[in-house]
Amino acid sequence: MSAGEETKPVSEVRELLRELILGREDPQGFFCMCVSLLGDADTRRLFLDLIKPLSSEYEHLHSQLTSVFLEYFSKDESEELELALTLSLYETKQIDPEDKLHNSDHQHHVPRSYKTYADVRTESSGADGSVVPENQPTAKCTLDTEVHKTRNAIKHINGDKITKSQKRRLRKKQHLLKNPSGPRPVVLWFRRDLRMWDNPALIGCLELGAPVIPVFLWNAMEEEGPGVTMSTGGASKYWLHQALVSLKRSLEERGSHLVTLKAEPSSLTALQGLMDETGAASVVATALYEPWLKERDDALWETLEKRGVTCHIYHSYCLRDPYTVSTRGVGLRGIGSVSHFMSCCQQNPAGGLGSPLDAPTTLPSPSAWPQGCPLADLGLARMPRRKDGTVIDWAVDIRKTWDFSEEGAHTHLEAFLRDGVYRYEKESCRADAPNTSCLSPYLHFGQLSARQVLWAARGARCKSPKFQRKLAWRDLAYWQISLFPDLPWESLRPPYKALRWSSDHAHLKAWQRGRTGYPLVDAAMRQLWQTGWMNNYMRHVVASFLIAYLHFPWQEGYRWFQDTLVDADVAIDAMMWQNGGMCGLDHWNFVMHPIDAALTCDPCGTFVRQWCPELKALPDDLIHKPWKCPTSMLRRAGVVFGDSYPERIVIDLEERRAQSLQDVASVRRRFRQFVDQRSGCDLVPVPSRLVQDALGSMEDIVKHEKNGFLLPVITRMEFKHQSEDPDRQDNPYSAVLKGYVSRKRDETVAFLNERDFTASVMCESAQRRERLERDSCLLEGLPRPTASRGGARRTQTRDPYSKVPGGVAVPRK
Ligand SMILES: Cc1cc2nc3c(=O)[nH]c(=O)nc-3n(C[C@H](O)[C@H](O)[C@H](O)COP(=O)(O)OP(=O)(O)OC[C@H]3O[C@@H](n4cnc5c(N)ncnc54)[C@H](O)[C@@H]3O)c2cc1C
Repeated sequence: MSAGEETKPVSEVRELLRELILGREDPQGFFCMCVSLLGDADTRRLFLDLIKPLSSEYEHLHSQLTSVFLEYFSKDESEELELALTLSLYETKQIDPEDKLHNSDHQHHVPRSYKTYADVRTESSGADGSVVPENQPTAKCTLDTEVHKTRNAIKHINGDKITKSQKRRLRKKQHLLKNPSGPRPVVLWFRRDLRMWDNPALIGCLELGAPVIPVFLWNAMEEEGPGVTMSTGGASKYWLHQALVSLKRSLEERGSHLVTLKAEPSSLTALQGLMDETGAASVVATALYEPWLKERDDALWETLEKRGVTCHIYHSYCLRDPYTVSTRGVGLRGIGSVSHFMSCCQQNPAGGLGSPLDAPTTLPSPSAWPQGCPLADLGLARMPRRKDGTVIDWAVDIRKTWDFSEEGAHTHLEAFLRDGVYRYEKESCRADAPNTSCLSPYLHFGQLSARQVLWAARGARCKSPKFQRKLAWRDLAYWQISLFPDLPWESLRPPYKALRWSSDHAHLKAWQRGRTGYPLVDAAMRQLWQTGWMNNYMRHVVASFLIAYLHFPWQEGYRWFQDTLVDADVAIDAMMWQNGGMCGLDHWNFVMHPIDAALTCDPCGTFVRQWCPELKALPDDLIHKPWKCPTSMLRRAGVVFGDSYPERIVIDLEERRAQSLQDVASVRRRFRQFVDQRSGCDLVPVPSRLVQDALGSMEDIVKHEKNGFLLPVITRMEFKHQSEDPDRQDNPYSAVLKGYVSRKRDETVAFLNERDFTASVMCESAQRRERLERDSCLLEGLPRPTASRGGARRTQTRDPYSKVPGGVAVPRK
C-alpha cells in the first residue's frame, strides 16, 4: 500500500498506533478500534502491514498485536455471521421500537422488599409504583442507538486529534464488539456498602442477569458537603483504603474486579463516562443519607434516567430509611431520645426488615474492563515524608489493632456474641476490658450491615437488649441529620452559640495529644491517636472534659474525632457532640468527672497503665490522681511532673465546672426567647416538615414563630435551676456523675475514694516513720525495732467493681 492511496481510516489507525506506543491504549483496544474503523475485511487485509513498523523497536507489542489478530480471525465463518447478524438486528430494532419491546428478554427482577429509584419516584408522585422495565421505549440510551452513535462518532473523527469522548465511544464500541449479543453491563456503584454478604445492591445486580462492573468513585469535595463537615478524616480514609483492598480481593476471588476512579470533576461525569465507555444500561447502588449526598444522588439519578439509564437504589445502610420515619401518632415530646425514636418507628412501621442475604460465589464479568486508576492514586492512605525522604508511617498501630476485611468484621461480631455480650448489659463502660463489640468501623463502611448485626444478636445465646438498642441509636443519628442538615457544624440550641468559649490553643493541643495531666483522659486520647478508636464511655469522659472543664466548643471535639476515629461518622459523631456540647436535641444529663469516672471504668488502673506507661509503677488507688502521691512515691515510680508526665492543665475542677454552669445560665437569660417560660426548657427551631408530620396533637407545645417553629426540648434540671440565679454556687441538681451505673454507686465510689486516699497517705507516712526509726537505731547502735506486719503498698488485688449486683459496689473487705 503506497502512501498516496492511504485512506482516511488508515491514517486514523496510524494515529492510534502512536497512542499505543505512548501507552495510552492497550493492544486489545487498539485492535478493536481498527476493526471499527477499517471493517473486518480491511483489517484482515491491512492489519499486519500496519503494525509492521513495531516489529523492530517494539517487539513485545508487535507480538501481542499479532496474537490478538490471529485469535480474532481464527473464528470460523459461522461466528462471524452471528456477529454480523446481531449487529444488523440492532439496526433493525432501532427503526422498530415496538419489536424491541416485545423482545425484551432480560427484564430485571427487584427483590420485593427493596425498591428501585424508579419505584421511589413513582411512589412519591402518587403513581402505582411499578418497576420501570429496563427496555422500556422511553429509555433513550438503548444499545442500538449507542451502536449507531458510536458508528457516527467513528465516521466523524478528524484523524489528527482524537478527543477523550471520542476515545470513550470507541472503547464502548470495543465492548460491544466483544460481546455483541449479551445483555448490557450493569454498574455496581460501591459507596459505603463494602461487603459481599447481605448486600441487596449486589444481589439486585445479579438479578438483572447482566455482566457486573463494580466501581468505587472518590470525590472528596462531594463527601464534604456545604459546611465544615470533615466527613472523612485521616484515620477513616486509611480504613477506607484498606477496606477497598479487601473488597477488591473478595471480588477477584469471585472472578470479578473493582474499578477505582477519581470522580473528577464530579461523580456524575465519572459515571456518565463509565456508561459511555462500557455501554452499561443501569446503575445499582445503596442509598446514602447525609442530606448533601442524598441531594447529589437525587440529581445524579435524575440526569442518568433522563439519558435512559435505569437506576436501582437499595436501602440497607440503616435498619430504617431515615427519610421514612414519621412522628405521626407519637408527637414531638421527648424528641432526640432513643425511646421517642423507637416509638416513632413502631407507630409508623415501614416494610419488613427481611433476613440477611448470602454472598454470591461468582459475578459475571464484562468482556472488557473499563480503565480505572490504581487504588493508591485516590490518595486515601497518604503518608507524609520527612525531609530526608523517609515515610512517616502514622498508621502502624492502626494496622496492628485492626483487621480491615469483611472477614475481620465477622470475626469481631462472633467473638463479641460468644464472649463480650455477657458483660455488655452491666459492664459496657469498662475501659480496661473489651466488653463492647468494636464493630463501629465495620458498620460505618458497610462491611457489616446493621441487619446482619441485629440478626446475629437476636440469635445469640445471650441476648442483650442494650446492645440491640445501640443500633437504634445509630438510626436515630441518621434521622437527626436528615432533619437538621447543619447538624455537624451548627448548634441546634441557638443561645449556646453565644457561650464564652476558651481559645487557649495549648489546652486544646494537650487534650488532643493526651497530655492534660489527667491520666484517664490522657489514656483515652492516646488510645484514640494510636488505634483510631475508644469505647463509648471514654468518649463521654473526654467530651465532658473538653466542654465542661476546658470550655471548648463541641465543634473542636467533633472535628478532632472526625480526623482521628477510624469509625468517624458524620451523623453519629455530630449528634453525640451536639448532645455533649449541651446544644443537641437531647443534651446529656450528666457530666463525667475525669477522676471519679475512673473508679467505674478502670478501677485497677490497667487502662491507664497501658496507654500512659510512665505512670505504671504508681499504686492502683493513686494512679488516677498522681498529684496526690507523696513525693517519695513519685520518686520511686520515676514520675516527674512536667517531664515524664505533664502537670495538670487545669487544677480546680470544681471552679471550672461552676464557671461553665454560670455561662450557660447567663446565655439562657440573655436569649429568653429560646427558653420556654412555662417549663423552663430550651426551645429549638425545628423544620416545618417535622411539625407538619406531627401537628394536630402537638399544636399546644409547638410555637409558631416568624422564622419557623420552636419546640421545647429535654433540658437539664441544673440549667433550669441555675438560670434563675446564675451566680448561685450550690446547685442541688449537679449533673456531675462520678461513675456511670447509678448515683448510689457514685456515693460508694466517693466513699472508697476518700477512704483509700487517706489510708494510702497514712500508710506512706507510717512507712516513712519506720524507716527513720530504723536508721536512727542503726546510728545509735540500738537493736532494730520489729517490723510492722503487712505490706506497705495497698495495691488492690481484686477489682470490686467487676460484679456489681444491682449497680451497687461491694466495698473491699
Ligand atoms: C462524643 C462521641 C462521639 C462519637 N462519635 C462516633 C462516631 O464518629 N462514629 C460512631 O460509630 N460512633 C460514635 N460514637 C458512638 C459510640 O461511642 C461508638 O459507636 C462506640 O463506642 C463504638 O464502639 P462499639 O462498636 O464497641 O460499640 P457497641 O457498644 O458495641 O455498639 C454497637 C454499635 O452500635 C452503634 N452505636 C453505639 N453507640 C452509639 C451511639 N451512642 N450513637 C449511635 N450509634 C451507636 C455503633 O454503630 C456501634 O458499633 C460517639 C460517641 C460519643 C460520646
